Amino acid sequence: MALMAGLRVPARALLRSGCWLRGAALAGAEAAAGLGAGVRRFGSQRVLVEPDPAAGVAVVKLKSPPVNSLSLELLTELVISLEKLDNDKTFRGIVLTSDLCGVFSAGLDLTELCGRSPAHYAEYWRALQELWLRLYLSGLVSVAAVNGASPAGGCLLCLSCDYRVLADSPSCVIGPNETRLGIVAPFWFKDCMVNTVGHRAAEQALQLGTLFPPAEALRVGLVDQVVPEDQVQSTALAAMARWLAIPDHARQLTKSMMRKPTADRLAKHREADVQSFVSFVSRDSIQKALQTYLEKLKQKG
Ligand SMILES: CCCCC/C=C\CCCC/C=C/C(=O)SCCNC(=O)CCNC(=O)[C@H](O)C(C)(C)COP(=O)(O)OP(=O)(O)OC[C@H]1O[C@@H](n2cnc3c(N)ncnc32)[C@H](O)[C@@H]1OP(=O)(O)O
Repeated sequence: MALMAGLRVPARALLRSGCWLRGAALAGAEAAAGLGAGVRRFGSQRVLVEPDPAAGVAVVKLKSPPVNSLSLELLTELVISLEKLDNDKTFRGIVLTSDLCGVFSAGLDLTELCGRSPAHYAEYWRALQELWLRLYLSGLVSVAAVNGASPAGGCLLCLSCDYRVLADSPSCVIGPNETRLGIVAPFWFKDCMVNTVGHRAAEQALQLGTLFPPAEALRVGLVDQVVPEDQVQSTALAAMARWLAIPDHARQLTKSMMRKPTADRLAKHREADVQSFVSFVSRDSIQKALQTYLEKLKQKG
């Protein structure tokens, strides 16, 4: 651990901030990359939005160190950014990626699921539902540029996009590892898996809590392309161009036809789903399992 301004900052987070420094250096080259003069980045503390109005595309970067775990704050900020982009006619597509090195998203923030009140669990779960419904049904083309590990809730974020490009690195594992923590993916995560990889592959991956390395993720269809790490974003933007070649109204109606029945299963039973989560996560046995897992993670660090 390093001490900075009285805050305990993990050394790994400082290392990862090397990515941000690189990002800052790259900012000067934004014009060349398509961010012209007068085009401003926006967003919030944990979500950076890099707009390219000429292309109608915004790159949305998660930047909640050390591992982009989905805290209540990150969920809320992401929903707000997506809502803003969805409602702005300038934009037709988003690329969702991570501003951190080596991690796309560590999934649900386990500190939100441990030792909190039932009211907190309910608020947290509603925020997760909100994010999933918004991203899954967004009229924007969504391409996930998965430049790091993406377990469980991180995988759900990727599956909610229209297209996935994964970095070809052994650390870039992706998949539904919930059962390994002793917890269960919600039915809407299961539905997303089934819709993407088919029933048999989803059943195996969900039961075994499989984290797929890149080549395997491509083989089962969990991701659409695997490319060298430094080509993830450019490949995502090239894929975006192909999707944007299709007229929005036709693509959006088709997307809705494909996805609405799945989303409606949750939309019609949101409160029951919240109560089911709260009662599950409040069990002593689940609290113990989550605490043990978190402690192991911390010891590993
Ligand atoms: C029947 C009714 C059903 C209702 C539903 C019931 C249950 C709901 C379950 C819902 C589904 C759950 C989905 C989830 O997303 S659960 C979270 C799963 N995520 C993981 O297992 C990932 C754990 N993390 C890792 O594997 C690694 O951290 C990594 C992402 C591969 C990155 O590795 P590395 O770069 O080596 O970083 P560290 O492991 O050293 O971690 C750095 C610090 O970050 C803390 N950390 C990591 N992950 C999380 C997390 N998910 N939440 C909170 N904190 C996390 C880690 O402890 C380190 O902290 P430290 O610096 O203080 O030591």
